[in-house]
Amino acid sequence: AATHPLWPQIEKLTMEQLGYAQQGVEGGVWQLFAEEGEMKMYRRELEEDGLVVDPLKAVHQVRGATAHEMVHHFWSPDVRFEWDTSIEQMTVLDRISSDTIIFLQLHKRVWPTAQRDALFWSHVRKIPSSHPANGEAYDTWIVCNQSTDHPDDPKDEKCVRVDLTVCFVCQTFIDPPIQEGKEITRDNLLTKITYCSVVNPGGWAPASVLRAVYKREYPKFLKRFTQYVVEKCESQPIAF
Ligand SMILES: O=S(=O)(CCO)c1ccc(-c2ccc(C3CCCC3)c([C@H]3C[C@H]3c3ccccn3)c2)cc1
Repeated sequence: AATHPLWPQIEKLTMEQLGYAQQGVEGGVWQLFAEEGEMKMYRRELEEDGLVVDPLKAVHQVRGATAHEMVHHFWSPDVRFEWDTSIEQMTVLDRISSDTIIFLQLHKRVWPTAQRDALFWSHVRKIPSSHPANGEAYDTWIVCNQSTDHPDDPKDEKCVRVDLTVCFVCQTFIDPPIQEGKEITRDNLLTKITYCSVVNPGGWAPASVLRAVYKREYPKFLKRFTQYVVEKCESQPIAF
């Protein structure tokens, strides 16, 4: 895949998004708009050509699954319909490598706006932890989703194409720190999650409607996804 024409963009954007996700939410730039337990959702109010493109940043922490398990289920086309209730159809247009897929997704219509679809590459990667694994902090994993073009794009004019950049960054900590010779159980896995998204709706959608949908859909989306992975993995051997 390192020879694929998209590779330089995939490499650059993935590392940029990693940096962006790891920036804190201090400084008054981010507005907390939803909070449920450990999950905090922030947004910045931003409009482009009169369209709401509010960047979103969610931070969450979950016990019972690893960063690798979270990120794998977020990326995998095989399980997408099991957790993502926002999509009606999903096609894999291309598998440009074992860790990069090109998706075409038809999203459920959000009344009164026209139906949306999204065509994006999705890249999953492990970021080895800089300091040697001190038995507490494990590797960081990231999925980056970025809108792109593709020759097999059906260009269905009934649909409005959204432009999206999404990253899903996870890191697992063993809590409490492992004692020598003791086995790690799923209850010791504390995974910190940062989810960032910028979705340009691509065509007319009233700001009030979009902001209401974001406020309702994003917290539901992230909560449902993380619970799905914890339940799916609870009886499986731990995959670090
Ligand atoms: O994290 S992913 O990459 C997972 C792969 O599916 C992702 C998540 C969400 C979207 C998406 C696409 C369209 C819309 C809008 C824009 C105008 C009308 C539909 C929204 C807004 C409405 C928000 C929303 C957030 C979460 C779930 C559903 N709805 C979100 C795309 C990709």
